[in-house]
Amino acid sequence: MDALAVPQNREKGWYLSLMAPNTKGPKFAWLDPSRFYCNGQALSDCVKDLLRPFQNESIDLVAGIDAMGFILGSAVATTLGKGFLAIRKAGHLCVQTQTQEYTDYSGREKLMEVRVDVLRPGLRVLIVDQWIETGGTMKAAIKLVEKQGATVVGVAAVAIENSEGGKWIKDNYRCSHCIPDQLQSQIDGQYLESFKALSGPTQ
Ligand SMILES: O=P(O)(O)OC[C@H]1O[C@H](OP(=O)(O)OP(=O)(O)O)[C@H](O)[C@@H]1O
Ligand SMILES: Nc1ncnc2[nH]cnc12
Repeated sequence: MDALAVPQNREKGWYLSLMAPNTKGPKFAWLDPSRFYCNGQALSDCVKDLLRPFQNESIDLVAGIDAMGFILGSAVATTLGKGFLAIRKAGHLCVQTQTQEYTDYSGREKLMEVRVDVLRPGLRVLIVDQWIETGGTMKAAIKLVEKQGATVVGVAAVAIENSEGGKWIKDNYRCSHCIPDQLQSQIDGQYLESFKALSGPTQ
């Protein structure tokens, strides 16, 4: 499907079929959700889907995880009329930070960090990322926010896989994602039927 096309009937999660499969091998994530961010209607519908479970929640600040979580996170923040806090991969911020080690889907040990001059007890934070696979990245971000005394109101991502870590996050935090029930098994199996319809420039 043309990345910029908008169907007449926009069914729940319609834009997920715009996501492109990994064609580069095991060093990379199994798909690239960010293709649908190129479609303005898709991005806008995704942000609405992510915010729906939080309609009655008070949110002071949106935090997004480096790097692709910055895109959805800032779109969510702008839609809410709230500010955006960057949770960064370590080594970039030139101000005092708190760090957290973690391991993600690649199996590699990593470090993330957040500035220490914004979060405080009582602040209600929604954490946004592109995807939750093992949950290692999101758990580290949750720890960083909570270590500074702020409250994690919830967690939002395009998808939350039913890995051990993904399930732990769903069991312990209010979560939003964009995956219709009937698609979750494909997400957990890390293969989407919609990949078959993609051809040409995306392959
Ligand atoms: O649940 P996990 O197994 O921890 O994996 C999820 C993380 O991995 C991906 O980002 P990645 O580190 O690939 O970086 P990117 O955002 O720069 O693409 C994804 O957007 C999450 O941040
Ligand atoms: N951005 C991403 N897309 C797909 N699978 C992932 N696993 C971890 N990050 C991912």
